[in-house]
Amino acid sequence: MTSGEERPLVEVRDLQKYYFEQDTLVDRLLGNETRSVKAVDGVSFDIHEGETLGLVGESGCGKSTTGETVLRLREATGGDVRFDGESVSELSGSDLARFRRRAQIVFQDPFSSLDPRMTVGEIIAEPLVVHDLPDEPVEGSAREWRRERAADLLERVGLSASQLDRYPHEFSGGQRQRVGIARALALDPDFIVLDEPVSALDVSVQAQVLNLLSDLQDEFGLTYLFIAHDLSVVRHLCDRVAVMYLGSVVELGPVDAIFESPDHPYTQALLESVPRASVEEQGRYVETLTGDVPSPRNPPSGCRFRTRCPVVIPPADVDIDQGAYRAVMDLRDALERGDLDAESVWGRLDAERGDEEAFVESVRETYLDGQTLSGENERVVGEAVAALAREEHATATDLLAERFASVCETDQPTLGADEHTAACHLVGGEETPTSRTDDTTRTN
Ligand SMILES: Nc1ncnc2c1ncn2[C@@H]1O[C@H](COP(=O)(O)OP(=O)(O)OP(=O)(O)O)[C@@H](O)[C@H]1O
Repeated sequence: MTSGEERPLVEVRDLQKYYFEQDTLVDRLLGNETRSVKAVDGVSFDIHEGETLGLVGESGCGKSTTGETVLRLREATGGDVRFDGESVSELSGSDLARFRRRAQIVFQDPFSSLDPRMTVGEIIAEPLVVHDLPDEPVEGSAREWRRERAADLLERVGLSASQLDRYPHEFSGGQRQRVGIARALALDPDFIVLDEPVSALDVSVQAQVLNLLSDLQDEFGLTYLFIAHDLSVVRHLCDRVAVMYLGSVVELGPVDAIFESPDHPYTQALLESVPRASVEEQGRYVETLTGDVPSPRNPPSGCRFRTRCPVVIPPADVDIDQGAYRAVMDLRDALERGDLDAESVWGRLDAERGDEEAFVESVRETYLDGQTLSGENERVVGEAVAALAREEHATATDLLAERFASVCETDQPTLGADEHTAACHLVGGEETPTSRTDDTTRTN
């Protein structure tokens, strides 16, 4: 299905889509600073003709924005999308109309995406009306032609032409999604963005709709960008998978490689989060991927996954157990983001203000509970927290950064050119998990 040599049908390069908040005239008058939400921040991938590329990641990581920006339903902030060799952002007039015919979308929610006041026949025929089709003389009226086309499409998606005059509320969720798919097919497209097409459906219906999408792909030679947060639905339909985290693609590769030998710690965690069939394994769902995705308003420096990563790389000369390092990094993060400050700790302490020991103990309990630090690591953390107790916030932050700063926060890892590639300092580079505890390790 995949052709490595031909030019890809879709080429996405360094795509950016920022939303701007507090950007109204009133905000300007009030002096509110405009904030950017970096929903998509430097995404690149290709999709070859006839191929399905899966785009996966947790809610809010920018999947829908990517899909909609690729289709130019949203204007890109930066980067480039080429469709069949042409830059989509530069299209206008009849070229843009042609692109809009060739590239379609199926939305997640079959309940809100279909107009309840229109019959399914009208819904499916609507794109034909918008694009003024038929564009050649036909037998009978244009309206009849469109109605026949809608009837034919209904049959192709497994419904009956006799249902043409029914309204969306008369259909089940799965049937409505079939109507949404028929509408997307109306203009005979080459490329469809499937934005979580089965997420809102009962599990029993999901497989049927996925099978339909697969059959239609073969029948019409379609190319898909398949967006999903659930990896288990991706495996059967996709040829390759791009894993997205907080606006960036962190791993890209053939579907089997992604599932069988995921390289990025985020992909590994996502796969671990796929609910397990066996009862003994179900507990793993809870252990992986703790914490929320950070806000794209203020993404972490370096590797964006570092604030949740279970294998952050300590400086080569610092010997520290990963659990303890994770805890220290969380402490630093809380300090740097202002979630941890002297005032609030003193406020909730029973001890007298000025009792530095009690302060340090309280912060330790909150952030380092159960973790063992020793030697220099212990000393630096103690000194930094004591500085915080004296309201020397900057000193505390600097002390910790000086000892514990990770390459994961200073350098943003990038994807390589290989077929299977991950944007992680632990992959393919000079850094390996073992390089952290070599002979040059600073003793603690
Ligand atoms: N119009 C908007 N204005 C400001 N921020 C937005 C807007 N639309 C989306 N965002 C933000 O952009 C980020 C990416 O959203 P997006 O919907 O693309 O993610 P997603 O991965 O598709 O998530 P979901 O699966 O929940 O749809 C989120 O943080 C979201 O809150």
